[in-house]
Amino acid sequence: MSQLQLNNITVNIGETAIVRSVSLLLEAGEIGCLLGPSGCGKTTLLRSIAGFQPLRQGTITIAGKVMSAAQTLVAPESRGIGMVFQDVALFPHLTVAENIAFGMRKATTAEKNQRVDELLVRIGLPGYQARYPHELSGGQQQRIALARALAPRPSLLLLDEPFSSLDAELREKLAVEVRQLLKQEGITALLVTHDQQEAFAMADKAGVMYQGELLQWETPYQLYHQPRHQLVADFIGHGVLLQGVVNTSGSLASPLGMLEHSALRDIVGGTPVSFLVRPDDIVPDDSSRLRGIIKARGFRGAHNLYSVELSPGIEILTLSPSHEQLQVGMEIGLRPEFDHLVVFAADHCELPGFETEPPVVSPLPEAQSA
Ligand SMILES: Nc1ncnc2c1ncn2[C@@H]1O[C@H](COP(=O)(O)OP(=O)(O)OP(=O)(O)O)[C@@H](O)[C@H]1O
Repeated sequence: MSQLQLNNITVNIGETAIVRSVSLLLEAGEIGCLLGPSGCGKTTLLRSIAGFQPLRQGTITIAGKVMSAAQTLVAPESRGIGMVFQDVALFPHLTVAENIAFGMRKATTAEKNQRVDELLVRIGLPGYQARYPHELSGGQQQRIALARALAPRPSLLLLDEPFSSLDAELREKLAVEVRQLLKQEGITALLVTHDQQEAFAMADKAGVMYQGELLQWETPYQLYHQPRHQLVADFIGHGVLLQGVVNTSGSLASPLGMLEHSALRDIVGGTPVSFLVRPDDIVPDDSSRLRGIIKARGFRGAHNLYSVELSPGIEILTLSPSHEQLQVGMEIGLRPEFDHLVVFAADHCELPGFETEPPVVSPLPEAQSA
């Protein structure tokens, strides 16, 4: 049974539809992440699941019970939901143990003590029962806030940018820890974040929202490798979209050369398309006839990310181990090495059938004159 199901929900604030026809599903124990640009409606969606926003249309079902519908709004405190928000609001005058046990209203003292002890071990802070919030670091406070939300064993946990006030290193570490904790506890959770690395580290399912719509809801791997909408391709990971035109024989004339792929034969000749080129699809190779000028270099730890201009206005990205120092301004050779091809039509939606097979790329004479 699914633990959270949104069925075609629309949420209005005033006359404006802030969330539009969103459907998504989380199975029991799954972790979902919502990504998307600022103002796209992520928090509003979370607030409607929590019961703070009524629906204009659709239904929200949690653990098999309809919690929100056009004429139904179960109160937030009756939904069995735990919540963790960006600004940790631990009660300053309560100890760590009292903070964690706060929501366990019906439990006995012995049950509370046992649950507090168990959660403190799980979050790596055993022995912290008697401390006060001001004696804790930001990361420790965030862990306690999480333990407090988990203590009553909610049927769903909602997290809104819970780590955004922490530095990047701690954020990544916590994301991995929190995933382990949620899995141990068997909790179904939905997280809103700006940070793709965090989403990828935590999520079983992830989605990108844009202007109130959920464009895709699949695994992080599918969002990255099989984006079904041009905006998802743009938003997730690094990459560029190159333009090309499919010719009558089903090949794609592009700035990289001529791309051949069996699925291109289904497209009418003359159709303009765009296709996704990730940095890992392009390998520096001095023997290649495809040439470009390095315009920028970014340090990414093990790799450098280079922006390379093929011809005026057309740049692609490539990676190279960071000990190989290629200089800005250098001309280098590039070899396309696609694992699969993601092509979008003019309506920005993916054309099907490109995911499984790599295209064959042969150079175009005009692509060499960069
Ligand atoms: N109470 C409100 N009254 C009017 N408009 C609102 C209200 N709350 C949110 N909005 C609008 O709804 C849209 C979505 O806001 P929301 O906070 O859901 O976005 P978000 O994706 O969570 O953004 P962020 O990532 O910046 O937190 C925004 O355009 C915002 O201005």
